[in-house]
Amino acid sequence: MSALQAAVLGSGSWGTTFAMVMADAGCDVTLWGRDEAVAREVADERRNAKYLPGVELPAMRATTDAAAALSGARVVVVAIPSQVARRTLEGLREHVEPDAVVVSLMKGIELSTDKRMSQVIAEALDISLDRVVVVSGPNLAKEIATRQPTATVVACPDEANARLAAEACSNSYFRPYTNSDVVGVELCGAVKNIIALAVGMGQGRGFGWNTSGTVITRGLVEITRLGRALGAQPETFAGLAGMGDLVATCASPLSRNHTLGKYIGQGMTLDDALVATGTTAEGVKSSRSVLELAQKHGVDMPITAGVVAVLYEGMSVDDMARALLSRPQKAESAAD
Ligand SMILES: NC(=O)C1=CN([C@@H]2O[C@H](COP(=O)(O)OP(=O)(O)OC[C@H]3O[C@@H](n4cnc5c(N)ncnc54)[C@H](O)[C@@H]3O)[C@@H](O)[C@H]2O)C=CC1
Ligand SMILES: O=C(CO)COP(=O)(O)O
Repeated sequence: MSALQAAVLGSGSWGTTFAMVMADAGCDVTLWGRDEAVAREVADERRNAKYLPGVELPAMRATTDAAAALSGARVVVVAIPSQVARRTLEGLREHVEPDAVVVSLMKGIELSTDKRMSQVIAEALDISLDRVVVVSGPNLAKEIATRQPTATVVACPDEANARLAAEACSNSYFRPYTNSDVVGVELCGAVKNIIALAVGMGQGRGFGWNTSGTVITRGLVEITRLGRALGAQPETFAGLAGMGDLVATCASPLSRNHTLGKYIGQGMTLDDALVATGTTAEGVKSSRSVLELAQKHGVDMPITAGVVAVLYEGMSVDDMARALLSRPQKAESAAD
């Protein structure tokens, strides 16, 4: 049987790593990116020094020619920053095969529409949501690129398409679990970045593990509350895409969101922190769209509101902590 043909759109850290995961799973992979030098280096030298320094990649094609990358691809993986997904995909729509399954690796919510990435993909490519699969879990690219073991969630309303995507990425170090709760899985991925910003802010300010444990736990409640209001399944939040990814992102210095939050907690301006962090930290922009989404649905998200206030309204981390702790007393509930 011939290998499953796959195209990965986005040659940054996660796109390149996921191309490696699929190549190691036996797929015939082409990586597409806008940077000619990166494409040449991946194809000719099996390296992507800018995003994955020191990593030796398996054999794969790499190109800046989208038509060539997408021609014949049964699985199309999207790994670009959330805020540019719509316009990038609209430009590539004519090249996507009519039977392709499209996989989102993106963990963000679109500003201005407050839509999840599966919704953005379906609209931009004019395809049904049944053909859009979401992959999300504790998946720090730089660990996976050295083939360290991890698992993930592969969610789609169509079970066969979820299974196809899971088979395309299943290998000896990467274990996918299928799920049909796309809303829950996507919200977990987007909101955990905001919670990681908050944890980083506290750590940068000099607060210890009690503060981090509190923010992570109450952060999970906040994600769950939004998810329930939007129709997600409560079990998803205790799973790999929820608790699993919160732990990885909030604890690891490899997380860009956590790192950026730490810089802010140490007193850097947002502009300086963005430059110091370098690559994509989705929570910075998605904090505003998530807060807006929560307000539209009447959901209280105090940590997210605090992150927005610190990033965009000049609130100090000390004042954010004071505001969170001075809220009215209530009984603890893991879901509310
Ligand atoms: N890096 C990680 O560990 C993980 C990242 N993700 C998610 O994957 C998505 C992509 O993130 P990364 O690969 O980490 O970001 P990155 O910053 O490493 O790479 C982003 C890539 O997108 C490209 N890009 C930017 N604007 C573009 C445009 N207009 N058209 C085409 N390409 C464009 C950049 O050139 C770069 O190659 C994000 O939503 C992120 O939250 C999810 C799980 C793990
Ligand atoms: O989503 C991630 C790990 O699962 C990556 O987190 P960062 O985008 O914060 O680096």
